[in-house]
Amino acid sequence: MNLDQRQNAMRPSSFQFLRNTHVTMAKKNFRGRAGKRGNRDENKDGWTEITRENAKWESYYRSQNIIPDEAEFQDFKKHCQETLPLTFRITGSKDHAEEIKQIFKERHLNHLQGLTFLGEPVKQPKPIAFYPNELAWQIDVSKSVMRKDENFAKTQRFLVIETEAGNISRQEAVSMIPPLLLDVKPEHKVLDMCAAPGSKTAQLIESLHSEPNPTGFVVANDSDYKRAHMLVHQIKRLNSPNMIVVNHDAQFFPKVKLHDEFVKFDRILCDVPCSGDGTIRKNAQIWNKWSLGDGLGLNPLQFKILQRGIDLLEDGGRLVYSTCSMNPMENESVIAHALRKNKNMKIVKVQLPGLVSSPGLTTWTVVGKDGETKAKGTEGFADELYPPTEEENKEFGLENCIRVYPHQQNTGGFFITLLEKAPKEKTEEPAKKKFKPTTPAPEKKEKLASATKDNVEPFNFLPSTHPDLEKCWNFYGFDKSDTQITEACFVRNATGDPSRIIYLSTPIVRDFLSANEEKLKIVHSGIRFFVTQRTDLDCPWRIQAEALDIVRHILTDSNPRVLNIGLPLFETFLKEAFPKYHELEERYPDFIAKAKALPHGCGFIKIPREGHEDLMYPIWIGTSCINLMLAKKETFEALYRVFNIETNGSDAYKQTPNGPGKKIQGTNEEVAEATSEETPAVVASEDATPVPEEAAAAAPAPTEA
Ligand SMILES: C[S@@+](CC[C@H](N)C(=O)[O-])C[C@H]1O[C@@H](n2cnc3c(N)ncnc32)[C@H](O)[C@@H]1O
Repeated sequence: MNLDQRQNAMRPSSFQFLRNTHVTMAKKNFRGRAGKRGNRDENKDGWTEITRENAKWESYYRSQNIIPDEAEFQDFKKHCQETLPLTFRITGSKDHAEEIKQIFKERHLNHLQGLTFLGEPVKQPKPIAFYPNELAWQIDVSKSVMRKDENFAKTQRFLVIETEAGNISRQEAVSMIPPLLLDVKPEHKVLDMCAAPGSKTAQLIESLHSEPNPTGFVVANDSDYKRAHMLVHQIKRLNSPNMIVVNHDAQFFPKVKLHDEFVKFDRILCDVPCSGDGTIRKNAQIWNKWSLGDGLGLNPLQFKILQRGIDLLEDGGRLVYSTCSMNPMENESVIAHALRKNKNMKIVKVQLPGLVSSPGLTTWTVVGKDGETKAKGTEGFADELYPPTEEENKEFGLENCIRVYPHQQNTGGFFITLLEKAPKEKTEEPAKKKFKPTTPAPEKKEKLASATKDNVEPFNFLPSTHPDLEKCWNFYGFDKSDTQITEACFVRNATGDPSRIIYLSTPIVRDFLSANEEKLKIVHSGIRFFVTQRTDLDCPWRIQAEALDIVRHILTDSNPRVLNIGLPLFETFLKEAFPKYHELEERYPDFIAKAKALPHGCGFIKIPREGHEDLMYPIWIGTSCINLMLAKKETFEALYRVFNIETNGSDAYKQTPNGPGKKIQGTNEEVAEATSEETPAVVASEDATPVPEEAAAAAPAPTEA
């Protein structure tokens, strides 16, 4: 008997038996009405026992006939009662993602075949069929197997390391569907209306970056300020200068401008707030919380968000409406209402290869909180809630909505509809320009964006001729006509002078920010480009690792600040904090000679590899030593990926002259060099909230040791 069969054998055949066996433990954080229903209990430790059963939920979905076949309904219910498998997605550029996939297959998958746990065979991870190029995987084993079987524990550690480095995203399989259907291209203007915590936003941004230097952008919005910051934390890992995080009620998302025209978005995601019963496998409390009023209550908000999305959609543009609910009141009812109101919208019939799904419902009953079916015309129940007439549905085609149920491919439940706006009619003249040529950054320092709402510091763009930027262009060998970079630098302080951090945006994002400074509550935009901590060098500004992908094209072999090295020296840099020139000179004389000949400051090492993309990292070239400027988690990741060396959080970070893990001692310069990339006080606080530059500068700087 395998694990599944054993679980199945334990599965109840009667309701009474269910109440006793489908019990899960959840921390007591829910104060709902469930207690009254008597299927909740609390033990002494403050944990809540949740019975994975809810008679109203079951009878509601039976009455809606979502799954007409009884045996299939039983299978559906059985899956809803089971915990969800672990799923993840490999992120990043094509080459990079392929490398991570190969590592997963060679170092993990191969070791997870034919395993047994407590004498039972264990399921092998498998690629998610509907996700392209085997870049998403499902691990279908329980937490105890994950923890106690060393092979799985090793895989778990790999997932943690790669997730922290931004190479892997733990995401529910069904949640990956909406961005796939939106098919975002690098030139698209994209709006994610309800974006936090941001797993789908991350996918949208990745699609935008499917080619270098995309000209489009992603605006990610959430009405909850704290959740908007979670979103920042999640998508910062992607190092995209093409995104903007804002904080608005999506029902009233402001009309925004770009190049003197109102912006219409090419792609919009409306992943609206919902009752979430499709996540019941993950959030067991929903068994207790679920009520008949949930869907009815959410329907008007969901419709208003969708309507605002439709208003903001470009002619011919596409919008995905999605929920993690299976309730027609939150799904087909909202779509039917929108189609009645917006004759220029239609459902696009689409099927993701490999995805097993069911058609949308074309009819449903409206059930009141009292459990009674409410006929159309009943007071308090708007006509818009009701299903379309047969005639209407010939036009709407609600069956082309997509329903995904837990039993179909062992996932959560989800609802997705791809909508398209009619293209602009040919008679309408003149045709609207997509984008005007980008206006250059101001000649003089000029305050472009001053969104000082909610303590958010202004975005002050710098002219490309600013003396600090000129220093950087010359020192690093930037082409000044590369306006995608040189015209898109900004600082975030009221004075508009670079003092500690210069951020990088893109020209179109700059124009968008500056045109909407009064209207938008901007939470975050841009990536850290240059950071300074010293003033006595030719160029005190060092390039941040997070900007490397964007400036890679200038870091060619002919750039004097790029030093080619081999794997053994790279390993040394990963393991040792600030090795001295004389310690390396004997083994790497050419490298040391080149490094010593360079003006001190930031440089780059390039590590060519056969069969994989070249590696590139920033280094600090000092008077007596060289240091790799890489954060701890990225150092661990590189050690693992390139050298198959496993490290964990408790290991000494780097070997220093004083031994592993000891406090670094040395001259001020050495300490500065050794710690130059790790400015945790600053980085951590910026992760949590976008700290104004002054606050960041006020944080204890490692250079002031
Ligand atoms: C289903 S979650 C979105 C999940 C997200 N798309 C993802 O993939 O990570 C719904 C989000 O909508 C937000 N929200 C709720 N009401 C909203 C409103 N009126 N306007 C904008 N966002 C709203 C919630 O804070 C929540 O983060």
